[in-house]
Amino acid sequence: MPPSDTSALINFDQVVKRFGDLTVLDHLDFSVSPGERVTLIGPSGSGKTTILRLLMTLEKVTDGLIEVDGEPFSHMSRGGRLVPANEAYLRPRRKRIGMVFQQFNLFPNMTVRKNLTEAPVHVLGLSRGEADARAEELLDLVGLSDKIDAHPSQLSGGQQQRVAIARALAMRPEILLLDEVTSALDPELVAGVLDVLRTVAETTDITMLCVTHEMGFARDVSHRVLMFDKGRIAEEGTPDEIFGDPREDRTKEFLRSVLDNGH
Ligand SMILES: Nc1ncnc2c1ncn2[C@@H]1O[C@H](COP(=O)(O)OP(=O)(O)OP(=O)(O)O)[C@@H](O)[C@H]1O
Repeated sequence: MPPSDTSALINFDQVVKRFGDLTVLDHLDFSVSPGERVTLIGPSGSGKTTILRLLMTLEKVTDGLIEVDGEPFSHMSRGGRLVPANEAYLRPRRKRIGMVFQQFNLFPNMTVRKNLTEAPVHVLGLSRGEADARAEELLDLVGLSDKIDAHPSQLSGGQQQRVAIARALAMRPEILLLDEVTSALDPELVAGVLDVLRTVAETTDITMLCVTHEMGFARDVSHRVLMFDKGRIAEEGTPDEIFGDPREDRTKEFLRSVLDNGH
């Protein structure tokens, strides 16, 4: 096994994920540096969402190892051996990672304020005052200060997604995972959400791993783009390299298909 990259915040080392007979990730190696913003692109079914779900511990690796900050994440050490991580091991480590999903998943019966403050109070142990101040600051960042007492049903999809971004940031994660966060939105609401994410990228040093079909956005915010195909990285490079001068036919074909769909 090659030595892991000790400066990496996230390291995938020969990660395999299978669902039954289907191999979704096939001995995948990649790492992400602290503060780096990486976009994952590739055809449907190539394993991009599975990578994010593994980091959210919504799935377990079949084989290989995921490390976060030089420490096993998918596994833990037991009697000098690495064994699959259990819930007690994962609970404190999971807090370092926030995720925004395609569906906004806000708590429908809570106000925006409550959506943003419940987990910081109950999981991080912040006082109500601290959590409120943080919520107000984040709503300002996403341009929704006037909606603090609204319920999700009173907001547009784009506004709900901006609250979902603020809610993820309220937990002060070091890593933010974004899974096609604009795919469920009406076209006229997409730009507002992407603008908020551009601001987050510009004003924080949060590490971002982003699955998106919004190639303009990927080009603007990413430091590096990974093109996936069949559970492996087919090509990687800077946005200029991948979008401006892709080497692999698979990448060219994929980018053509996405552009044909208007992204
Ligand atoms: N829980 C599961 N059980 C069985 N198969 C699954 C499960 N989750 C994902 N898969 C399969 O794994 C493959 C990879 O899925 P994944 O969602 O990671 O792909 P993706 O690259 O994100 O695709 P998309 O762009 O369509 O979201 C797909 O074939 C999917 O059907």
